[in-house]
Amino acid sequence: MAVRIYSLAKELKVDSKELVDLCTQIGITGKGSALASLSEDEVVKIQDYFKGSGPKASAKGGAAAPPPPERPRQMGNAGGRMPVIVTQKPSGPLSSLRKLRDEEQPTEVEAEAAQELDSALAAEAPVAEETAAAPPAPAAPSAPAEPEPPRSHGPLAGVMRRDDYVGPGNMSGKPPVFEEPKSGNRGGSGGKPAGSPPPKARPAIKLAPMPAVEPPKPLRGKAGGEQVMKPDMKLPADAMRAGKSGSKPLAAHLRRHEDAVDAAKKAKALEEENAKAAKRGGRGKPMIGGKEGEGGPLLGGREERQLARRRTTRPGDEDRPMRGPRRARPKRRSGVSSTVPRKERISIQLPCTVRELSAAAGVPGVDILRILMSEGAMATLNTQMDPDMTELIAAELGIVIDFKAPKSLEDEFLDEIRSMVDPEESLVARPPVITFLGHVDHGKTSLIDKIIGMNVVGGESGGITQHIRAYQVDRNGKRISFVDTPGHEAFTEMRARGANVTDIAVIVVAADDGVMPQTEEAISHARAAEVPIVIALNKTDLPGIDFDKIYQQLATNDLLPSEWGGDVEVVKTSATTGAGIENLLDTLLTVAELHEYKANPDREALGTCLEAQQMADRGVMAKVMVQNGTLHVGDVVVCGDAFGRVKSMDDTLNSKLRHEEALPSMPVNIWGLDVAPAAGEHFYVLDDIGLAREIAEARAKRVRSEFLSGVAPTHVTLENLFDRLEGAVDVSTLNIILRADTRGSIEAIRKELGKLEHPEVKLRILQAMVGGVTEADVTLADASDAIVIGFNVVPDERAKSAAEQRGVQIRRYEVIYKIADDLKQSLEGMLKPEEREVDLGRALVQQVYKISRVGAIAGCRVLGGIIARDARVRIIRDSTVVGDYAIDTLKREKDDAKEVREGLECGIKIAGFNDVKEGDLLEAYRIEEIGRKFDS
Ligand SMILES: Nc1nc2c(ncn2[C@@H]2O[C@H](COP(=O)(O)OP(=O)(O)OP(=O)(O)O)[C@@H](O)[C@H]2O)c(=O)[nH]1
Repeated sequence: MAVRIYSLAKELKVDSKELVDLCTQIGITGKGSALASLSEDEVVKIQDYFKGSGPKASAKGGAAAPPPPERPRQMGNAGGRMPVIVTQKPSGPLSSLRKLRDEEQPTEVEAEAAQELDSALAAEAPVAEETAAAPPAPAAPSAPAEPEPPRSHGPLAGVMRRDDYVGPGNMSGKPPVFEEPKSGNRGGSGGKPAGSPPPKARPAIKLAPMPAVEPPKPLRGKAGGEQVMKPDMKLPADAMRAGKSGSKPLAAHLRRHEDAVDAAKKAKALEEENAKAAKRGGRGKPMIGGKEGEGGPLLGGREERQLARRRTTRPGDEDRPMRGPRRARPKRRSGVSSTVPRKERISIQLPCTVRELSAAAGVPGVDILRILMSEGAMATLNTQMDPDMTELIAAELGIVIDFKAPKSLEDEFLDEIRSMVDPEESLVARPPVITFLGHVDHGKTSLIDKIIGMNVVGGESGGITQHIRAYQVDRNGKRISFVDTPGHEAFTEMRARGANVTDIAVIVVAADDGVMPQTEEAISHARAAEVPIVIALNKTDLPGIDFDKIYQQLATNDLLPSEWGGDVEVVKTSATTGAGIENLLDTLLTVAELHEYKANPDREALGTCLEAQQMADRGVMAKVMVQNGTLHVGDVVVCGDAFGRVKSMDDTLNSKLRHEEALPSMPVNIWGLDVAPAAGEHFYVLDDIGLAREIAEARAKRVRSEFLSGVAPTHVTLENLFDRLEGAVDVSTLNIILRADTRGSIEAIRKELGKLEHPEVKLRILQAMVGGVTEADVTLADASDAIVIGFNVVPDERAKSAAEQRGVQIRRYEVIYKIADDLKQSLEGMLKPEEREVDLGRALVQQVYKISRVGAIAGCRVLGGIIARDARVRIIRDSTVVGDYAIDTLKREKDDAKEVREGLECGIKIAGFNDVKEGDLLEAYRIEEIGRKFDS
């Protein structure tokens, strides 16, 4: 199992940074960070180093038996240790390729890569003239007596490309022209000194010196004459098209093609030299494909063994060309996408592997490998590709590609922590966290004041809450935590950052004012946060209160009071007299009991920063809410771009009171972070200060670059809805914030939208209010990934710029049915499309041409309908379907064809299938995705 460096460092009691350095020293490469994973062998190597006489081991007295941790902790199932994260630190996706290039000798990886690629291609190409075309160049024939050049072992050594292809209609075309890669240093990268940094944007090019090759012998005709029977192959059609458009790699490709003539000359010269060497009795080029004793040169031990392996034929294979050992591998795995329809547009996260790209695009992996090979990059299905290479491949395949942002270190870490499940037995009840929301001056702060018995309102400038406050109080032995926010925007801001610290929302409504616009907003915000709502009907000490009117207003906002038979608790309070406060606390505790809020106090803490500030004398003070686990003085904490060791913890009510630990749901002021984190940032505890620094720095860097690039985050829009939903099947709710000119309009719109019902998708109106679109609406939309709809109203300037900044879509309408139509269309886009098979046509295989390194080409005549390039074909032999594959290449005469019509001849290369036979029937079909309709 892979182990993270920092985990091992912790086990060995060494600094993880030092361990990273040590890895390089002892030859474990590619470990640039403490988050990098180590294989079992690498772990053993490091442990051996520590067991031995390494400087670290002797300095620390060995690490064989590290002392027990200072404080036993539990991290979910991890048995008291931070879990091992198996995700890989994103390293340069082409680094493996570059590594292959930079290494002097072929490594195991290289050999494996070579083998896999070779196998993938070979499975496609059990070909007649393989013997002439593909020796893996075990010895450099041009210099038989000298040691082999370092890069001569790659399977690409000896790879030749056909430069042309003649379809069945032109079977007596020119003999194939082979292209020889320039020996030594193609692309200029092979001559770089080892260790010099690889060029950034270009793919690493695997170089292989060219072995001496015989020009291919033309196939003999049936009569045994020298008639040319096999068609030439030209460059892949995509490559030709892209080359014309001027893409650089393809220009290189074409240049190489022009070099083929030189290469052929060179090959001839090499051959002559080789023949001379053979005559001299030296170690010549192994004879491949010839019969034993047919005058081949004497072979050395290795060559002899290789040759012997090549001569091994399977029963029934006598007539087939001899195969190398690699071709005897079982099934190739490159058909990963054989059942996925080919896509025109894909969205993929980088770095991605060949296999992932193949699966996402519905293109056979071998096609991608072939493109990589044509660029000189040797790869396997598991090779990671960088954005440039991925884009290049997408262009070659004619696919539009959108990149998803890669996961940050922090995301990786958070994901890991979030995915940790606390064992049921470790969970204990925790105090509920209550947030007070409501219209300005309705008495939120006064109520909390009354509850905790202090007077904060008096101390606030202008009597308006300026800061987030958080307190914990004791109620008959049960604790309750309160959060007092300056307004619902602050509450929603926090949600927008993914931080929802609230368990229960108390909406404070002043009895003399009733439900005000901001009360409605607060209700929407609480509802969007999906937390239970309790109404505190405050200022009931005032005279002339019309309770029925307020209950009616609440009911209009879908909050039917329990007194009226609904499920919303309305508690009448007075912050001035204290009436109803006890009742409010009891109600809150009852709701909390119903919801059974639980946490595991025995794990490392995680929570949210509510507020932070830099104090001139003591450094950074952060007010945090512990949401799970227990935070201790001395813990290493990372919070957004801040990190540090907790030096001390103060009580939030009494700053002179120090805490040694903070349990779940406890707000506490912590000291010791290097900078003030933003409100709403998650904090979590790590064991390693070096790792905390690394994560914080990575975060700071990301935030800075996002700020500089000015890229707004993308939220849902009616247009991108469909794209966003691709691959995120579980997302089936479209959130709406509605603003309209009158209540009547809102009702009419609600009614229209109510008709858009479907079991698979849902429309959720988070907020429906009269008036123009405000900044608060945008904040809510931002936090809830919603679309703002304005009916006969406009957004104000602040709302407009906030929407721009946050990437929130505001759509304006003047006709109700248009809203319904647009939303209907969007919801239809959310329905998973139906896949339907469309029959295209049939073709009869009249002749099969086997071409080295390309595979079998079926020379066909279209019997009916059409054969299309992007179709799949069922191969029917003796009335039985023997396979179902995608078409790789479709040619008409010499040219690539998009489709070939009835009665015409064409050449078809079937992706991943070379066993096509004369007389086979190819039935072409296409899988079409049909968008579903709401009423279907
Ligand atoms: N009569 C009466 N006045 C109250 C009551 N509760 C609060 N007030 C008064 O209402 C005013 C506003 O109270 P706050 O607690 O500051 O209201 P708030 O909702 O926290 O206001 P913001 O901090 O601006 O959001 C103050 O002058 C309070 O004295 C009450 O129950 N009865």
